[in-house]
Amino acid sequence: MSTARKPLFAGNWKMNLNHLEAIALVQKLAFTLTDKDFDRAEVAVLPPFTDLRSVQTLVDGDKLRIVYGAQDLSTHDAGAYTGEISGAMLAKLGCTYVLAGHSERRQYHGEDDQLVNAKVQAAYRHSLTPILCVGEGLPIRQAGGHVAYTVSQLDAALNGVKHDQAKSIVVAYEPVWAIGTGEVATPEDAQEVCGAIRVRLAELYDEDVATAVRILYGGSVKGGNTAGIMAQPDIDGALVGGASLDPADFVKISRFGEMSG
Ligand SMILES: O=C(CO)COP(=O)(O)O
Repeated sequence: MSTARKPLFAGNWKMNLNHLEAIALVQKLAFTLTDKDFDRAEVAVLPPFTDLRSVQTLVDGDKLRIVYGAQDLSTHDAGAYTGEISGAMLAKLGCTYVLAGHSERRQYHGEDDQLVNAKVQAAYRHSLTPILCVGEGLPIRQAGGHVAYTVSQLDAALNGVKHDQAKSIVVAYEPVWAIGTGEVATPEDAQEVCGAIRVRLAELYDEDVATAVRILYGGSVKGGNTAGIMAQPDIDGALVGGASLDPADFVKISRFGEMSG
């Protein structure tokens, strides 16, 4: 972590919690997190689409400092695309962030680099900040190709993205073998790839972009392993799956793994 960038802890709820459960979880987080916590780090939740309106009403009504976003968006802005949700709709719901290219979308919905690039562009068209997810599967890691593979995903996703847009992107390095498996990457393993992502951003754009972009680690992050991850120079926060459904653990993660704020 560098003091130049505000850390971001984002909870990807995946397909969990209905809108009533969403309200209860956000209320619990809001009750525990203090202004000091929000001054130190940005805390975001990424609920299912059906929860977003309820979360918006709660956040606006109680003037909460928690921000929120969606887990996916359409490459299209409107039209005959049954079942899709546009960036315009998410913007209207007050979303700050939207995931693009989560490994579960790539794996179960056949999203390739070109589609992920189109989703990143769609997010920018509606002033949403993309959280671009990249990361290798186990065979690539075992063959030693993890840095090259992840950097090539980054290259493809940023195709046509302009300097000022790139400056605001969030990149999440999520090695597929560490997602939901309890198998967390060592802080050094995570740093190796996150550092390479930052070097690549400087090559693709310039130092200005490389210094500004927040790079998160994701994959079995818990309160107990956050401090080691956050001690790495190129890791600026975490994208949290399972542990983000547990308010006490997500608060601990948001406090860099410390118990109290
Ligand atoms: O996919 C993830 C977040 O997007 C990580 O999930 P887990 O934290 O459950 O491993």
